[in-house]
Amino acid sequence: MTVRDPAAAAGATVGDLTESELLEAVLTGLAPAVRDGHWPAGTVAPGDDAALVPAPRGGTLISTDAMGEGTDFLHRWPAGPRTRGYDAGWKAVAQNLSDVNAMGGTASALVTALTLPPTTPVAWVRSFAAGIVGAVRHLGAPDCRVAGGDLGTGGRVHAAVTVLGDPHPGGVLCRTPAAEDRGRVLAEGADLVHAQAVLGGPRAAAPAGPGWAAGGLALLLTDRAELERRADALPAADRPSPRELARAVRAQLRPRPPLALGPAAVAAGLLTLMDVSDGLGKDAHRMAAATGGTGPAPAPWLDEAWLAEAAAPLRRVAALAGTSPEALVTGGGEDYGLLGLAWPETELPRGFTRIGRLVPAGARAPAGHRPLPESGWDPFGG
Ligand SMILES: Nc1ncnc2c1ncn2[C@@H]1O[C@H](COP(=O)(O)OP(=O)(O)OP(=O)(O)O)[C@@H](O)[C@H]1O
Ligand SMILES: Cc1ncc(C[n+]2csc(CCOP(=O)(O)O)c2C)c(N)n1
Ligand SMILES: [Mg+2]
Repeated sequence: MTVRDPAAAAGATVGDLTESELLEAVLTGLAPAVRDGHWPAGTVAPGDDAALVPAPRGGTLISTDAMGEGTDFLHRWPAGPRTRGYDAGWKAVAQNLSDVNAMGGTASALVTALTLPPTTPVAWVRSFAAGIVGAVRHLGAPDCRVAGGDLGTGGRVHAAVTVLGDPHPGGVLCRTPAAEDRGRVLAEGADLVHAQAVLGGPRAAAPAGPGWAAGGLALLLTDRAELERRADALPAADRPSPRELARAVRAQLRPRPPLALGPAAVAAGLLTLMDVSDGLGKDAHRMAAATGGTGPAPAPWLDEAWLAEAAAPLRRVAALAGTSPEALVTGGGEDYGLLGLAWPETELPRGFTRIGRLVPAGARAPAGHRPLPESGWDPFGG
């Protein structure tokens, strides 16, 4: 079948279109973001060999993160739900906006390289473009221009997004404290702080804490019949409600990095910052190792009371997923919250919570805390 009018291509797949027709379908989907992208005189919008975006003096943040069918999402999950084009576009963008946020910056532009099997429905690609626009708008990245991308074909869907960002005028926050703070951190330790979704966001944005995306993943990867068997075997009080199930699945499919809080962390004087993509434990140990440098690494300890509070609402989701809520909180990835260090006397921005301590190597254990295990996601398994 040859479709020469992409607008009439209901039911068409990528293999039915020419590259320029597919590009037109993508650009039509992206039009709202391109239109809203503030392309002042002297800039170049998508459509040329490269886009030209404005940049402040003092550097440009740049990060890239790819998402592949089979390893990062499934079109149809064993539990039944689908990752629709919109979800994939949203998540590919969200995890990149999250990395700029984790430096304390503000995203200024992004490009998307899409690999599509010829059997991909054109409707899926349009929906993907809408998901990009949705994430940029609803996560709160109004200055992020969708500056272009690339289309190619291959065996599986693969989306590589590259994002540029402007640093906060107060500087960037790395995984290691600035030189002038590092000595005190290594001698005295510092508070471990965390921020999840911004409170008071859009209606649908119930804040999901650490572990919810991993809970959603565990459920999505379980066969529907098996989930039903497990639910039947659980006492009624231990069965997750439909609302809890939806919250976990949504946390996995549509993560909501708290984009206002990276810049707020710079303004408040936090010492370090990173986003939690692989798990609280794994990422906290990365920050500890970066802080320790070539010397002995300080150790992250978790406040027992905070852990109990974060784990409690996950109890029934964890029971159905066949794991413990504490394991989800400490080892679950893809929540895209922020993890950082702060002095005990620092007043944290609204949305950040003190969740533990980074303890100098060899120092006494803080009361009411437990060691944070180095648990989390490793795509290579090793
Ligand atoms: N292929 C590569 N070439 C050069 N540098 C890389 C490559 N892959 C990763 N890095 C760098 O290694 C560091 C860690 O990479 P990683 O993808 O784990 O980023 P992250 O921010 O920790 O994770 P996430 O993207 O999930 O937030 C980053 O600074 C990244 O730029
Ligand atoms: C089908 C399927 N299998 C496994 C996972 C879990 N997963 C994929 S990437 C990642 C961490 C962040 O990645 P990165 O560090 O590359 O940004 C996690 C926890 C998934 N989402 N879908
Ligand atoms: Mg990161």
